[in-house]
Amino acid sequence: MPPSVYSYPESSQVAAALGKHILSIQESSNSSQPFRVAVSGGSLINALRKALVEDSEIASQINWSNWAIYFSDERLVELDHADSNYGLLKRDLLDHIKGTEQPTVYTIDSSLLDNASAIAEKYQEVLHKNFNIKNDSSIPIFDLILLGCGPDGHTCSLFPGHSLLKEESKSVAFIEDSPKPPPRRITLTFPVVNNAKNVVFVAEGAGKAPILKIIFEQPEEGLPSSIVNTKAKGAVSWFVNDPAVEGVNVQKSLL
Ligand SMILES: O=C(O)[C@H](O)[C@@H](O)[C@H](O)[C@H](O)COP(=O)(O)O
Repeated sequence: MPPSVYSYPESSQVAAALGKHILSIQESSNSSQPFRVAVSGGSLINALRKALVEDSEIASQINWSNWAIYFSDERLVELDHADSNYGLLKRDLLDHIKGTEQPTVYTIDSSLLDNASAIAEKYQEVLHKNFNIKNDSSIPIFDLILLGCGPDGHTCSLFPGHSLLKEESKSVAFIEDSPKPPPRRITLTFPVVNNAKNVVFVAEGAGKAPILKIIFEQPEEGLPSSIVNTKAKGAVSWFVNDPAVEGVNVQKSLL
């Protein structure tokens, strides 16, 4: 299935559509088990706050206590460090949720910060336990993976040309030479991202247009975001503002 692209003039409209889309995925998921979501860092978190917390109609229908939130990628720093994706999620989203309901959030084990490999292994262990995966050849199936897209076409901490793009067996991998600082991170791998029921990208601003042009028009370049567009088994949707797809040959969908 080709990706759906939802594009709007204003950022507020992007957030409104994003909220509706996420709500419909929550509603159609099996409510007898946790709603399993992975989030990235970057501007995505602000968009999520606007979509899921500040929009009161959507906010009243988000069943936070059933949400299990994992990280699509996380930087190997203390959880209260300015670079932590968990820290960003907490400051810019979790702390704004009204009422007492909170999601369960699975952070990295920061007692292992010196050992990137051990952190990734531990995160994978938690993931596999929670997804009831008994043998390591099975791959977790997220209900929803929420992603950003970097100016080089990276997504998660899967960077163009990096050997991690070829990872086929692990669900979680570590990287110590990320071209985007900080260099030490963990990331979900393509087998997991491409196995999700739904993948949603959020990309806004004219600065994204040149890379979105390559992602959508030259998938043969093999940029990480193109790999998701072409290989994901589930539904892939992009929520963008018009400047981000200015001059990009994409079929726009309406929501
Ligand atoms: O840990 C990270 O560095 C982020 O998760 C990163 O992968 C981000 O999602 C993209 O760089 C897009 O970021 P923007 O949406 O802020 O451009």
